[in-house]
Amino acid sequence: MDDSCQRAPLFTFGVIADIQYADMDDGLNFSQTRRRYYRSSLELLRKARESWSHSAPRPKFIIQLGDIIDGFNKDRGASSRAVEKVLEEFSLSPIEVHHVWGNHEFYNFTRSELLRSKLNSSVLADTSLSGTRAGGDIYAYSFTPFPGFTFVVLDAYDVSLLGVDEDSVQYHGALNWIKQHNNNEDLNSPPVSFDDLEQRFSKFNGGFSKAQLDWLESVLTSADKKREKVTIVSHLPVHPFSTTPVCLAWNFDELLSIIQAHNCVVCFIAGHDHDGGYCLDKRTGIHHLTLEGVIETPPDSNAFGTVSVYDDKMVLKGVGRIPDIDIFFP
Ligand SMILES: Nc1ncnc2c1ncn2[C@@H]1O[C@H](COP(=O)(O)OP(=O)(O)O)[C@@H](O)[C@H]1O
Repeated sequence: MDDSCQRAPLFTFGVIADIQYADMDDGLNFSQTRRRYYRSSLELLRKARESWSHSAPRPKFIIQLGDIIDGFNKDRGASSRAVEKVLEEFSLSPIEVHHVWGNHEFYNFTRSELLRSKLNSSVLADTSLSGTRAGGDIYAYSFTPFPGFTFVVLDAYDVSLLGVDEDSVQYHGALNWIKQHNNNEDLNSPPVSFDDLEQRFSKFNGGFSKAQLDWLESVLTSADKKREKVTIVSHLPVHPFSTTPVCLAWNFDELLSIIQAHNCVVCFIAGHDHDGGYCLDKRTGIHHLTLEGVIETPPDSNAFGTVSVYDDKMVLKGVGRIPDIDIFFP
């Protein structure tokens, strides 16, 4: 019997992905197959924020899974204004927000600008029970909002062509990597290969550096020892069955082998693929959720969710395009 109606959750948290706000008329995605509701996305966030503010219990925090504003803001000189508008909406509720960075953050700002901005929520690691940061320019951190439950925010563009100087060592390292897989003149155009997974090597994706993977390994080793449950969040998905291959992180396989080796990991939550996706990794029992994007959600629907955490499971209650999912712990 489902007893979640009778049991109070230990705590709850909100999730929302790919708001991609811009003060402009609706448009279409690159392949002209999906409508993008640039202005309406802020209105859908307002409805999500109101729902979270009025819910009991109120979520302890919200995870914003990246692409908070659209790249079109850059050409219009509207990047800072657009971020301010979205953050103002979030700030009308007292719930703290953990911001993940996606490709559209880097279309609007450089990495160093982002590190100095309000979109850098790694300061919240310090106020958590035992938060840690990956360090350097890597935007990855962990926080423990409740004893026994750790959350890890990953930086899926730690190795990428986006947000870094084209003269930098980082840029050339990423260029070398992508060019081993993508011969197209326009690196935003995914490579055509008999192996569908190769499509991930496009400029709008990125990867995790060795330093970040080593840091993640140490966080998970410590969580294993403390018998904690770990939820990892990232803009890019890492399980091929949870998304279309064109949206995967460049080294999704390395990330997967790390999390598969640690009993503490229960769930991986991503955005980027606006159609969403879900799979249960049967070998490990880890749930991989890719959340439907707000930007491609019609104004009369929505795309956000609230996750209730119990000692043996988490329950995602989705609104609009996001389905309900029971996340039983492995
Ligand atoms: N198949 C493609 N070929 C060439 N450029 C592409 C392709 N798909 C996307 N792009 C470009 O890559 C960038 C990111 O694509 P976009 O659809 O905005 O990403 P997202 O899904 O994160 O919103 C845009 O500049 C877009 O024009």
